[in-house]
Amino acid sequence: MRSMEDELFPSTPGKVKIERAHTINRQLHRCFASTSTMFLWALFLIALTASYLSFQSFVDSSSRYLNASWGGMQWEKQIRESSAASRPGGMSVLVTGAAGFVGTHVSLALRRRGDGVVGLDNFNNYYDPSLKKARQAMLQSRGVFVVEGDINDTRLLARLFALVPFTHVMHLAAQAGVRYAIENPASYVHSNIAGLVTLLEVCKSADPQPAVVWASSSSVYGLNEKVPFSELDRTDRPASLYAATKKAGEEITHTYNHIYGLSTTGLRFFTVYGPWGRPDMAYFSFTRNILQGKPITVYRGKDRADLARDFTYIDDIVKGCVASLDTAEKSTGSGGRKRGPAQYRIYNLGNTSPVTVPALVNILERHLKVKAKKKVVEMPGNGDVPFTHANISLAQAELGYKPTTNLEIGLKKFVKWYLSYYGYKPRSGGLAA
Ligand SMILES: O=C(O)[C@H]1O[C@H](OP(=O)(O)OP(=O)(O)OC[C@H]2O[C@@H](n3ccc(=O)[nH]c3=O)[C@H](O)[C@@H]2O)[C@H](O)[C@@H](O)[C@H]1O
Repeated sequence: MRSMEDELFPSTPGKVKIERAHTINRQLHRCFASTSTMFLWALFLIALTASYLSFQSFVDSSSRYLNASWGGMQWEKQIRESSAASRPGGMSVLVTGAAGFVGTHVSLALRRRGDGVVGLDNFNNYYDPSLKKARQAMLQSRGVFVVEGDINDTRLLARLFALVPFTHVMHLAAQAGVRYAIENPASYVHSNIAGLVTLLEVCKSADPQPAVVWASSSSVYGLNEKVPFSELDRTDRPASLYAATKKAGEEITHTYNHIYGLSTTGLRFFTVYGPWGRPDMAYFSFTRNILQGKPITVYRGKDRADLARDFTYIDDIVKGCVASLDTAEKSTGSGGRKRGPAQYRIYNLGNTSPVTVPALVNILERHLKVKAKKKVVEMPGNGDVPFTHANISLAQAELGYKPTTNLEIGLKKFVKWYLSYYGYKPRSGGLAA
């Protein structure tokens, strides 16, 4: 049977045989000796681990630096060149979401008239990133450099502002799409809330502070039934998480305007369409399916009522964006401190003439010369609203905004672009890929 002493001084490991009481001091001595050896070993191991970890972090940071999609002398040179205006008094604009649909068109328009433009885009795969890359290539060929990065990356944003004293930020990066919010709610919070705050934090600390113009959405009107939708109508009953994040954006920008003197303008876009558009939107996916002979699903509202949208052509939206930049007053803060009240604006940018979804399909069928296989179903309760209709008198009065392209003409231009971009050739009796 093992005694208590045996328990306290086990024979293994180290084979330290207990020699009872008279040897206890020797044992203790040996014990301390082995403890100090262990201590030395422990120290050695800690030092080894520490040097391994610091070597790893050195390797990590160097490879991050080497593999990073941003950074380096060539990268900085491209940014400086791209941000330089070529007309006297031209703006220097950071366009977020520049490889997106609206971002591409706005960047081109600014560059065309001689403003400096630097784009930023994370090229996520919400829809086919090759379309975003094609837009980027087009921008590059016209002198607009698009940085690959995320608006949540504070270091990147700070670096961009350290390189360029941007006069304006055109913030168009966002998680778009009304119904996708059911599938991936976190992506809306990531881009439309967290990303917005990260960007505004950098803007408010910049010296000089830029004026910010950004994309809100017609969806903020949610369950509003008063038509046409005016900026003074209620926007506290969103029907989708997308709408809720855009509404939150309006409140968040107000906070930065109030505390830090950031000049901000929110633009409520109404279902924007056109060449180089978004493949997730109805007019685009309907076109794809019609051409491929696949069925399209047309949603219908309560009591079999057709859904309707105030579809707005991209060129009209671009004019509204550019006019907003041109009329934006300077921010009043500096280095994070407000010096006085700053401009805060919200505008509807719509077309003021809603068209039903079946009418949209008819126009596409005519332009494509192909009949659609329609499946009409009850609108699923996933965030859609039955109709949108913009009152644009405020934008008209203050921005000179006046849409000029109706859906018939706008879709004709879209279809022309679509057929050429995806390589369809006219053939007798139809089209061929
Ligand atoms: O103004 C906005 O702020 C938003 O506009 C856009 O949203 P929406 O107006 O919902 O456009 P879009 O999806 O093209 O559906 C159009 C119509 O087709 C119907 N629809 C849609 C899909 C389908 O398969 N069938 C169908 O009937 C559908 O029920 C709807 O009635 C942007 O995507 C959004 O990012 C945001 O910017």
